[in-house]
Amino acid sequence: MYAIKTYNVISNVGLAVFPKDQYVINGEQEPDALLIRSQNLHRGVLPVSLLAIGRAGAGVNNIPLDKASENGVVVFNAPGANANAVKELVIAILIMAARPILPAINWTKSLTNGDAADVTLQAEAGKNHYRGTELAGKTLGVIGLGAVGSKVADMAHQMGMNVIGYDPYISVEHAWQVQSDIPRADSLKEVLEASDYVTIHIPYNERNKNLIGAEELLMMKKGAVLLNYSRNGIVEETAVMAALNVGQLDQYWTDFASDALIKHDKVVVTPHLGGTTKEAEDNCAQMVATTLRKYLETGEIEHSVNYPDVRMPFNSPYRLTLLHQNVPNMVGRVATILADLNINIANMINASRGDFAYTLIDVDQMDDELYHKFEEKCLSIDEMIRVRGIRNAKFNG
Ligand SMILES: NC(=O)C1=CN([C@@H]2O[C@H](COP(=O)(O)OP(=O)(O)OC[C@H]3O[C@@H](n4cnc5c(N)ncnc54)[C@H](O)[C@@H]3O)[C@@H](O)[C@H]2O)C=CC1
Ligand SMILES: O=C(O)CCC(=O)C(=O)O
Repeated sequence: MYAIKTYNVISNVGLAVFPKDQYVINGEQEPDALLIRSQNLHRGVLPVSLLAIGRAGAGVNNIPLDKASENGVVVFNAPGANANAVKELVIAILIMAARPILPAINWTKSLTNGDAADVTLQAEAGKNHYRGTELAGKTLGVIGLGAVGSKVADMAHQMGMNVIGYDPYISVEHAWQVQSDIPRADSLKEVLEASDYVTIHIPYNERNKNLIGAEELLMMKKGAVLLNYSRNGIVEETAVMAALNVGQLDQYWTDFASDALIKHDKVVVTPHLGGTTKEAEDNCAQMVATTLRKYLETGEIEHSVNYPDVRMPFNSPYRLTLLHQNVPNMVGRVATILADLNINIANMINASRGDFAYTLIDVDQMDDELYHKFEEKCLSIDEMIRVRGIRNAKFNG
């Protein structure tokens, strides 16, 4: 039985991916895998038993990736699975930033002391206080043109906005998803200077920490609007509040609450709602549960953020999986161990990603004693991190 431990609310559609006769969810056993959303794993220790972490979402800044890689824990996310939900919320926020919909609704609800006709009159008389502007013809700068940013850019473009994108690290796949008539800025400065509205869709990491600070806010048009539906650490909070106080920035909309932000008049905070739709929660949980299950049962890696993606059809009765440092001659050393044990290799694949690498070896014969000898010899190699043997369920019985 495999053991899965969950944190946060994980959709049942995702949990249903794990057959009850093979998986225990939140039982007593030490976990083989964690299935999480925003749970902060930096604070605890990773259990020794842990083989994998599945993040039912896009951002992985809540996971200690270096520690996971060094311990041979493969981390998966669900790329793009909640992008439509974030796009729809961001478009709604853009509209609410241009039109004072929330204060107008609250004011209308406050109309009292009159009969029906009086309320109608008051509403008509007061509506000019809630005059807005239109998005069409205004310029939207989109920082990050990945799964979310490319969708936001396209939708805003369809709504008549002049969209300018900025993403110096864009993948080929996402580059194809952005309409060719959406211009790309060559620098952050260019996109900030050009835009009436700026929306950020990039991961939080060391490089992007405080990407938007006092200097960048000064590059923006006076009275511009900033949206942060990515992560709070990307925008320097004190700098943003200072820019709002002097009118350099007109509004700041963010999905990430903090004590200071929620008290500021010109900041509107939603409670991390970007991916909180039924569809997105189902998509994310299903995608990551499927990749977790595949990894546990076949060793194949898909959508990992710390180890290379590796696929190999599992057509032998037994598979050996090896997570190791990316150093020369690992495959040679493992092949020698197998040869010394008189085990024939039926199929093999090796791939690397940065400092780490992964090798899958299919063999036709294996028993517990032989496997233990193999494992012991492999783990005596300094750069070997984790060795696992998987029986092919198709050959059972
Ligand atoms: N509010 C919410 O509930 C949600 C928030 N997010 C956040 O949004 C982020 C983006 O999500 P996705 O679009 O799905 O990820 P993604 O990985 O598909 O796209 C991120 C894009 O940002 C680009 N990028 C990275 N650093 C950059 C920089 N300094 N300047 C410009 N571009 C840069 C990358 O090249 C990539 O194309 C996530 O990492 C997560 O933090 C994602 C989903 C839900
Ligand atoms: O609702 C969630 O699980 C968080 C979504 C999110 O921030 C992400 O996918 O990066």
